[in-house]
Amino acid sequence: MSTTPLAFEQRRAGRMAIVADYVELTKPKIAVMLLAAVGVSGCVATWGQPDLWRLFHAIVGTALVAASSCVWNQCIERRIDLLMKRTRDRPLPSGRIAPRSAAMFGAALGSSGVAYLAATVGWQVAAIGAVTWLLYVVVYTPMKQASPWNTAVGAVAGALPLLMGWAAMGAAFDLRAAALFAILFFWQFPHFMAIAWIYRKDYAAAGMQMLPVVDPTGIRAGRQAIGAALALTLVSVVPFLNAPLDGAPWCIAAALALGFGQLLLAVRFSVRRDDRSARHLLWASLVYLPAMLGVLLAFPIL
Ligand code: HEM
Ligand SMILES: CC(C)=CCC/C(C)=C/CC/C(C)=C/COP(=O)(O)OP(=O)(O)O
Repeated sequence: MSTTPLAFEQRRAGRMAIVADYVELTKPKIAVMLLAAVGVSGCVATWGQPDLWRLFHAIVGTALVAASSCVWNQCIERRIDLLMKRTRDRPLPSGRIAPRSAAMFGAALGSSGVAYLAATVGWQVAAIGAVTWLLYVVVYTPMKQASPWNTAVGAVAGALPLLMGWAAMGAAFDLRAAALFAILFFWQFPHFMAIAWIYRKDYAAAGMQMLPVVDPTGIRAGRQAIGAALALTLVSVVPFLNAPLDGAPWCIAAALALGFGQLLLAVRFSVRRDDRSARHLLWASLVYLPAMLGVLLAFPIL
């Protein structure tokens, strides 16, 4: 039986669409930013001179474990995601991928990721990866239905991969490692309070206990965004203190400027509590993180 060019093209397009759906399950946009942060963490740990092979292995392994956690998060939430406009067209709620296939895909990614990390950069890094996976999938994901404290738990899961980059370099955990963790931990509150406000109706419809759902005035979300942006600004200078490097004053100035930008937009959101100011805060958070990572990366070179 011969295949017409049209039938061939249709099959190819179908295969591409399936691949795109599996990629979507791994939340690739969040992963890119997270892996950039893991890479920068490895550079900061070694004062800008990482063992590039070890860093490569740490990034690949973290990518696999993080992707697995996102696939399982969506497996667990497939019915809830159907209730929200933002998520109802995802591959699982829309029925384009079967839950069983996704679960198997996630299990394969996760087990190969943990094994890869253990084989290449050591069991400690693999263990942090496994703990982060459990925190995100087993604690955070169900907790979204139970308490607005879920965001704090999600923020620990979001920041822990930095310690994977650090540990992969064989560096001891010190004040600078704690500061990097704290930067990513606090960053997530303005980032997510803005998102939770924008999608508050979606979250309420799905029974998610986000702060703007339990307090629809947005006062508590605004306060949390301000408090975290303030803490973020303070901890962001710590990596540059007590370092015998010429660039320290420039980096401190840049970190403070970026932090004050976040703080200003968090205050504006807290005062106005409207979608426009929330969108500006979300946008600013997505500019802040790569910019701050750039400052951390530039520090040993300046
Ligand atoms: C408590 C922790 C976090 C929560 C609840 C959260 C939630 C979300 C949500 C719901 C979106 C989609 C917004 C939209 O569709 O308009 C988003 C976007 C984004 N997040 Fe987060 N996030 C968290 C932590 C992180 C972390 C740790 C990173 C990476 C370091 C990150 C990076 C991003 C990026 C790059 C986007 C924009 C890409 C997109 O539109 O999908 N987030 N976040
Ligand atoms: C190594 C490893 C396991 C890393 C995991 C890192 C990771 C993906 C952290 C997630 C951060 C986070 C809470 C995202 C929002 O999820 P959400 O479920 O609230 O987002 P959604 O509503 O869009 O699904």
